[in-house]
Amino acid sequence: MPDVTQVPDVPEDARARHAQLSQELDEHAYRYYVLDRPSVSDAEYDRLMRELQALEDAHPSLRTPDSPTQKVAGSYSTLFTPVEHLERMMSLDNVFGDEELSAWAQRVVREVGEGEARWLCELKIDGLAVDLVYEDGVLVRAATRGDGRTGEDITPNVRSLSEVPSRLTAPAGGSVPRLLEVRGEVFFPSDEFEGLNASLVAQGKPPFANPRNAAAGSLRQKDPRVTAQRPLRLTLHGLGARDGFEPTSQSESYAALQELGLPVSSRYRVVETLEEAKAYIRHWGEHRHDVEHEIDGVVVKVDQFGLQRRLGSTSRAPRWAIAFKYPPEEVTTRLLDIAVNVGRTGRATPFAVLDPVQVGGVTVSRATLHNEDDLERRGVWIGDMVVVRRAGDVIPEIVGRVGEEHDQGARPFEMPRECPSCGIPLRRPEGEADARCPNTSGCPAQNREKVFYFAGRESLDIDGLGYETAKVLLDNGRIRDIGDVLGLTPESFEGLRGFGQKKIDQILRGIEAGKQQPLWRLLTGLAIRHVGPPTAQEITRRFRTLDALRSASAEELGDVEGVGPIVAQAVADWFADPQNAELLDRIVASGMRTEDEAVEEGDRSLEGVTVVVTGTLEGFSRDTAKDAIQSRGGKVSGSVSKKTSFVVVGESPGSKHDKAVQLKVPVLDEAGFRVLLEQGPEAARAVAVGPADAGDDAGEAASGGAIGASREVEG
Ligand SMILES: NC(=O)c1ccc[n+]([C@@H]2O[C@H](COP(=O)([O-])OP(=O)(O)OC[C@H]3O[C@@H](n4cnc5c(N)ncnc54)[C@H](O)[C@@H]3O)[C@@H](O)[C@H]2O)c1
Ligand SMILES: [Zn+2]
Repeated sequence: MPDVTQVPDVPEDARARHAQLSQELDEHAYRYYVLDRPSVSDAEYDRLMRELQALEDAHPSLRTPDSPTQKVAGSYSTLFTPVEHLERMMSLDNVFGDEELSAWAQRVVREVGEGEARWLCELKIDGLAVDLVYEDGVLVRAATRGDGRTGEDITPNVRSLSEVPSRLTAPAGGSVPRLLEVRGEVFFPSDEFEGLNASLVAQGKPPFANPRNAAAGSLRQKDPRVTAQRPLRLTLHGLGARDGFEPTSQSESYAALQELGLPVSSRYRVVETLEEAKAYIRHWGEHRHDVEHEIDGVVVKVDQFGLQRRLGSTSRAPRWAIAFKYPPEEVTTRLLDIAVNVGRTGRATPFAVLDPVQVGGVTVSRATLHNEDDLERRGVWIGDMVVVRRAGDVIPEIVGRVGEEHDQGARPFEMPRECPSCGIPLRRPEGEADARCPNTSGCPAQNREKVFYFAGRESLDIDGLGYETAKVLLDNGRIRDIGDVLGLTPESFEGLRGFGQKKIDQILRGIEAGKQQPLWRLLTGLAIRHVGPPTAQEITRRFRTLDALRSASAEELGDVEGVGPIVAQAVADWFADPQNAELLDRIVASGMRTEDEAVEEGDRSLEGVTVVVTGTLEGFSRDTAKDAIQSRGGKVSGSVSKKTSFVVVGESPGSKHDKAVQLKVPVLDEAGFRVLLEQGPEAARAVAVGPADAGDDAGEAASGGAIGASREVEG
């Protein structure tokens, strides 16, 4: 232990760094809270804050009361009238892993005694904190958090939220409190976010970077009528001053608030052990995208108010609560270059080449950029530092540029005039956002993408024939286009490097299986614009043979449910093109099956079997999956119970999948589902992923492992 009298002065460089970090953090907070226009990702902000904390841990004399580590970040704008909160609004301290969480819990237990605290776990909503004051049951004021003491008066704006009652409902046999100050989070529903941005862009306004900014920007409007048009929601998670409102715990208070007609979440849990809290955190970490709002973590609180009082607060945050932060879904990195990719229908899309960075649990080095206009709107140049976002399984995208200015040496991107693959001038039809390579049969890039797609999971699902194989076969002239794929023979691979006998056998077996695929898979594989698996299924349900399909008019195609005139025309045009006809003839000559068997009359293989389908399947729409089950005598149900025979899970399965694991109902991925349809329940049970061993690992293995990660296309 150093002698206090001998504490050395803080070295100059530490002092300077401290000053710089403090200033940067204050600036970021201003842009974030007051302007609703942050210029760095939250993860970057958190990183700077941690660095500041570490500096202060090493040199405690730097920890002054006005340090960003010691105060509630935020401020208030002159656009609104400042108002004092009746009781201070706090921030939350953060932990970033189980160990840090345990350390926090140990400090709590040391203070309140072993086994005393119950833990209330709830989602940490990524929105905007607000404070509402009700006097005698009437909403008299609503404000932002501001700096925790003083916020901005946004009463008319908050009033316009449909979930905010202007009067409280008296509980059964009681009356409303004389005074009630409540705190909560205003959020922008995730599934409305894209729509808002699209309409902003259509009006020539800049889009919001993420739903949190959309919430803040929509609520903090000078004109409350603008706020009223936005689908903002509110969930309460705390109390301030009160008189005549006496619950004894956080969870009791939520029940009481609900009785008064106020919006609270039903997702919170009160648990006895920290292990249970960790399970809650794990669960929502895997399901963060199943929630109607963004969450950036879980908040764990000591439930009992008596204990909360005993634990008290620091100048910044309560000691009785902690935010467990999930890995960030937005990070900052450098945009090294922008290249152009030509897709199977000729669409030319720019994509970002990034300095590799960890986000959402994976390393990302590429991101989509949609199209030229979008890039311009986001104000991103090659060489800029950018914010990259990857939420769930969504393809990573660039949200915007970091900072006000372009970085030195940065230069704007220009869409090439010619196709980067074949050199033919790109075309961008009037009114369309995308440029296209018109060279549909001769463009190497289009051909490669087409072959890859033809053999891919959505189409003929040819095992072993992936992107690299497609490229090698095309580059070496072993195939010209998709018309030659099914005609591959052992000789086709002669002299090619990297093709051992095993690999060749695998591909040829894959091709034989591919020839037996149903018609909709062939139709999908032709890569006709606008025709994905669901549309292909609808069409082939009507036209059950390739011949019928080839001679269908646009009008007849347009009669199919879910097929509009544009799609119908695209299909008819494709089949009318003589080049395509020749290509299709080659496919047929190679032995492709061209008729769908009607499900055999009297197939009752799923008699007595109840199936729940959840998540998105690639090869089935909801209706076709249902049809397939019912036509075999099976039952389709909407919820999982002990009586469920199988749960079929696609992408983003949600809570039904958890329930299946819990009840030990066999879980099938899409391939397993096909086994069920084609070979019956016995065979399906053999390939089911669940029921695995009970416990958390089962859920994890199921959602991250075998399921979803369907068969590898490239061997
Ligand atoms: N990108 C930027 O420039 C920038 C700048 C400043 C702040 N930020 C972000 O804001 C964070 C700091 O902001 P902060 O001080 O508000 O801390 P915080 O967001 O980490 O946590 C405190 C807030 O969480 C909210 N919250 C959500 N759900 C809650 C629940 N169930 N119970 C209790 N509270 C809940 C409350 O409104 C509370 O004020 C940073 O970690 C960063 O993510 C970013
Ligand atoms: Zn081209």
